[in-house]
Amino acid sequence: MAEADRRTIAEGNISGIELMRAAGSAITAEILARYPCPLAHILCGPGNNGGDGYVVARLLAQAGVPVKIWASAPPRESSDAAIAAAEAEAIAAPLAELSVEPGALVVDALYGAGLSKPLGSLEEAAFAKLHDAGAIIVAVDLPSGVSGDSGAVLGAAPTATLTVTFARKKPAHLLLPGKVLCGEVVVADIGIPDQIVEGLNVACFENDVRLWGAQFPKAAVDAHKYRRGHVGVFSAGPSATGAARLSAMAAARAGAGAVTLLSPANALAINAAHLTSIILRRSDGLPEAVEFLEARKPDALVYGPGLGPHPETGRFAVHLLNAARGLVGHIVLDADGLTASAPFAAELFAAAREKDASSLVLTPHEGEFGRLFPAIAADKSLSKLEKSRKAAAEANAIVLYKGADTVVAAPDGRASISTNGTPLLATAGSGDVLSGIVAALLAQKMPPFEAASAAVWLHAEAARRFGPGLIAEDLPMALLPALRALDAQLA
Ligand SMILES: NC(=O)C1=CN([C@@H]2O[C@H](COP(=O)(O)OP(=O)(O)OC[C@H]3O[C@@H](n4cnc5c(N)ncnc54)[C@H](OP(=O)(O)O)[C@@H]3O)[C@@H](O)[C@H]2O)[C@@H](O)CC1
Ligand SMILES: Nc1ncnc2c1ncn2[C@@H]1O[C@H](COP(=O)(O)OP(=O)(O)O)[C@@H](O)[C@H]1O
Ligand SMILES: [K+]
Repeated sequence: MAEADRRTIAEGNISGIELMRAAGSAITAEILARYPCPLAHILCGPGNNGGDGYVVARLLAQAGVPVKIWASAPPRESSDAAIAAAEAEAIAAPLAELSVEPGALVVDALYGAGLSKPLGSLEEAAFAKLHDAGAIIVAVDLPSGVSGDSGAVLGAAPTATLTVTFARKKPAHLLLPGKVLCGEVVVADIGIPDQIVEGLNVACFENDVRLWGAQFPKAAVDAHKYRRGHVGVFSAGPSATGAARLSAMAAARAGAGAVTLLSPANALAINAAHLTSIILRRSDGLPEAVEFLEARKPDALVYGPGLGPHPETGRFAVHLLNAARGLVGHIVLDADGLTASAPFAAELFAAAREKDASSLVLTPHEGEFGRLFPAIAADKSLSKLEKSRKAAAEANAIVLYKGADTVVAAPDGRASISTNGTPLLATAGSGDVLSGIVAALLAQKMPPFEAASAAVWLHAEAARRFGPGLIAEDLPMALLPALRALDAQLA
């Protein structure tokens, strides 16, 4: 944003103080439209974030709202913020003396994009007073103390009701804990031209239909079941077959023309008892699996759900990746397939780099991520976004790092952050469903980064549309209204 800001000003589109006035005006409009304001408290820092606060103070006063300004430091000399403060014609009181009435409306314009160190006791004490007063907090750009790049809290940060940011969302608006601290996020247009933002070649996106809609599969008129995409899912033995069936059902509902469940002989009966349209095939070890790959050349495989975190599961994953070379387009490694591969990570990642290797999609939750990428996971300086990108580069794989703020990262640095997640998905087996959706989209020739991102979106959309009471068994069927809505949107 700093660069977008600089280019906008350099190209003579609009000056710095005009951008600041536009920012202040957008925030003021949101406040006046939403909240009754008998009085507003504006907390101002020394930089441009504070400058936006002084503009809000002036405009609210013009609208007849009494304002009190509390400053952590005076505006930097001869800055745009100093101009905005002079235009506000108001005396600021020291932040240390902050006092607000219960339920007060407070504008947090202490620090934004320029946060350069952790907040200290001054700000922490102020936030505690706001919390105790039950204040309605409107954050300018970000709740002060939240790092825009990572969503992490440096020292302290308030919980805002509303955050008004400019031009585009930043990672902190979507990554935890920032996502929660921001409250509702409104993106205001302050006159930064779209071409300037596009010219920055930003590689991080909100995960929504705009990102991958154009590549979402449509079945060709002359398609047949195998041409629509064939997914193979590996089942565990008799005590843990459900996970693979969830994945298989989801793959079928997500548009794979054919889904084969590869089952050990001793689990064939139980799988058969639960399956109708899914093809069942015996597969008791690598030779039988390879026979299937050679005979059917499936477009995508899911390996991991329910398989158990034994070393054999991990060794099999490496063998499978090697055996699949040239035969299978894509492999989704999930659940125990990830955990068990940890001791063989170097071999696995090397296999993913071989010529003609199947493209690999890894779908870890936080625990699995930590096992497969221990050094990256332990690096506290990295955000979830950066961790996902590093892992994708190391593994030469798409990394779909799950959670309430799911990140999908590609080895080339592209990343998407989920925006439609819902805690309804926090139910056993929902991850197995997700791996099936990813595989189905891959099998239908959607490019891997887009397929993984679209799967995350559809999975959450299905859960939202189904609503409370959702369990993993419901999810494959719940994809239908989500798919129908997507279809209408893409038409
Ligand atoms: N992008 C855009 O298009 C537009 C952006 N705009 C606005 O500009 C904001 C960015 O402004 P900014 O760069 O001046 O940084 P900002 O957040 O005010 O902080 C810098 C000051 O705070 C200080 N400081 C930092 N951390 C501190 C701490 N923990 N404890 C104490 N002090 C600390 C820091 O001190 P220093 O690091 O110099 O020691 C410096 O003095 C952006 O968020 C948006 O609101 C709009 O005006 C319109 C267009
Ligand atoms: N609080 C939450 N908000 C949004 N999504 C969530 C939340 N908790 C879990 N999820 C999603 O639910 C799924 C759970 O997957 P996983 O942990 O692998 O479950 P399982 O192993 O039981 O299938 C993931 O897609 C994850 O992103
Ligand atoms: K702020």
